[in-house]
Amino acid sequence: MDKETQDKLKKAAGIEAAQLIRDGMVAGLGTGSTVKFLVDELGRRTREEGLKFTGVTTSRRTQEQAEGYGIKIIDIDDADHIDITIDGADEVDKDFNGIKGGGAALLWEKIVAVNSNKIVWIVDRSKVVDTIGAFPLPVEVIPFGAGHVIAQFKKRGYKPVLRLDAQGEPVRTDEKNYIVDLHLGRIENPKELAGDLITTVGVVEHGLFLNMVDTVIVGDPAGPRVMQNPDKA
Ligand SMILES: O=C(CO)[C@H](O)[C@H](O)COP(=O)(O)O
Repeated sequence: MDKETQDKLKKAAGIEAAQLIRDGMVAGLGTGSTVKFLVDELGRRTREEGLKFTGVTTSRRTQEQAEGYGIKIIDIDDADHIDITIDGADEVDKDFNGIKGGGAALLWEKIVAVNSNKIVWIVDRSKVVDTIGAFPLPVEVIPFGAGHVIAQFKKRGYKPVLRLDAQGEPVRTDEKNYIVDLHLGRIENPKELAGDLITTVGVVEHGLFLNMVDTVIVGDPAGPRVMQNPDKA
């Protein structure tokens, strides 16, 4: 799929999802190019329709964008609940297992997600896959001793690559950690892998979001379609 088509589908999914936000809600706002379209639409609704809701953001980037539209953003610890979180994803399979963290925001995204009453993902149709893992799995790692964590991953056959920015420096997350991308190809047993990663000392969090999402809105050329997680119905 070319980038122009993909962006169109991302935008359509973002606009569709923006309809889920209503006056008075506390809404988690994810990170990434698809969420950017969502926030643009929420900004439009705020200005043109007088929509009034409170946001909890999963990255400084999203916070800046939302505040630029006059959307009220609060700290997650000042939110006594989050009604709904809308976020993007890098891959999702039919069992509603997904990979996130392409935008290096997976830690805050997971913290916001687990504290939300409902989780909605917005993706273009290229992200719906049979088996996750073609997209390199992001893992957030503490900089101290990161070389040893990477060496362990190598031994386990995870094909780790430290994510670098355009200047060749390690990408830093909003928590100043590193991102190590695991080039796995296919993840046959995501639960086992998640357990292995989270028990590795030095790992803060990983981008496997397993059966957490309630609803996926998929941007499709025929129009956005909804995949409802039967486990969350
Ligand atoms: O997990 C994420 C950021 O950490 C994003 O939601 C994910 O990478 C999808 O991004 P995009 O909408 O740009 O394709």
